[in-house]
Amino acid sequence: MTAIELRGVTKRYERLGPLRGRSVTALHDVDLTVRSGEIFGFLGPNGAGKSTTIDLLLDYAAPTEGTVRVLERDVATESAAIRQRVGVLPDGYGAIGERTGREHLEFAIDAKDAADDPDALLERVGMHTVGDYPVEEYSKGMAQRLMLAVALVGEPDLLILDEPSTGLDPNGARTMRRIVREENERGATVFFSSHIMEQVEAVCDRVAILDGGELVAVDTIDALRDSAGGTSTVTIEVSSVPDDTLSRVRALEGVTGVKTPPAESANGSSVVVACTDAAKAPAIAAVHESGADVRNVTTDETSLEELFENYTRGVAQ
Ligand SMILES: Nc1ncnc2c1ncn2[C@@H]1O[C@H](COP(=O)(O)OP(=O)(O)OP(=O)(O)O)[C@@H](O)[C@H]1O
Repeated sequence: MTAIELRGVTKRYERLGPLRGRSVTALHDVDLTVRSGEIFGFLGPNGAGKSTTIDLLLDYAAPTEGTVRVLERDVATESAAIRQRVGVLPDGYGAIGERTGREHLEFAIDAKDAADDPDALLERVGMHTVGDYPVEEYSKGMAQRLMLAVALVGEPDLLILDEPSTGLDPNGARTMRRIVREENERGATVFFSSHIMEQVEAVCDRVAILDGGELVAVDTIDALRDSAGGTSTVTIEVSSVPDDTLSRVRALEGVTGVKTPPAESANGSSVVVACTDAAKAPAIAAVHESGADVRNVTTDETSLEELFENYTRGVAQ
């Protein structure tokens, strides 16, 4: 089953203001498949085309070329049926007006013909104490939590979350991660865009990186690390460092740096190796073979933030 399928999707907008008459290509020939049951992270610099993609998934905008399918239905002809099975947390649209948070939820439950208990949903997003307040009194983070509760109405098959952590405090961000996992365990596919790499790294099965309207990477974070020839820092704790240990490690292919930090304690030292992922095991073996007593090994891998930097070029023009 596929949850989302874009084939040959190009989206051009006509420019406004002084650049009227020219167009901007927000997406260029994008092919993307998100499988049912995945937690899928959608990344890219400002202006890369993330919100445009989400607008196409929800039929808020139509592609200039190509086809968009959601839950195996064509968005161009079946968007009403799709919306019944999709939960959306839009970017930057807070709830407005005098209605209370609970009333907003009741409206969403009616619209989806769902059977949810609004109080249970408010509780889930940590809003049970303020459900009776008019939403215009809500802070940014409270409005974001309410919009998440609205997205959860009707146990959707697919959750589309555009920058879900916007405005959330650390507790809210943790609640968000927990809910994403719970929804996924229930069987929902989760597709979310984010600039917060830790969030993405913590919950996503796969990610896509968009840059200037083109997909530049789609894979698991581990596979992106491998294909980027990612470097790791390996810290090998030893009782002492024999004379030739550093030269043995330095001679290995893939090793770009070796050092022993100064001021080690009397009961141990360490060898810190910067190397490719493939050189990790040979480096540990070389330390061992030099006669050092290896006590512990820890590895710091390339972060998603570093990968993102490698794949992208900054704000789209
Ligand atoms: N309605 C519009 N009219 C004209 N150009 C638009 C419109 N919406 C988006 N664009 C342009 O399309 C490109 C992609 O914008 P989009 O909002 O999809 O990026 P994004 O990846 O969501 O960025 P951000 O991370 O800043 O939210 C940008 O160059 C933007 O200026």
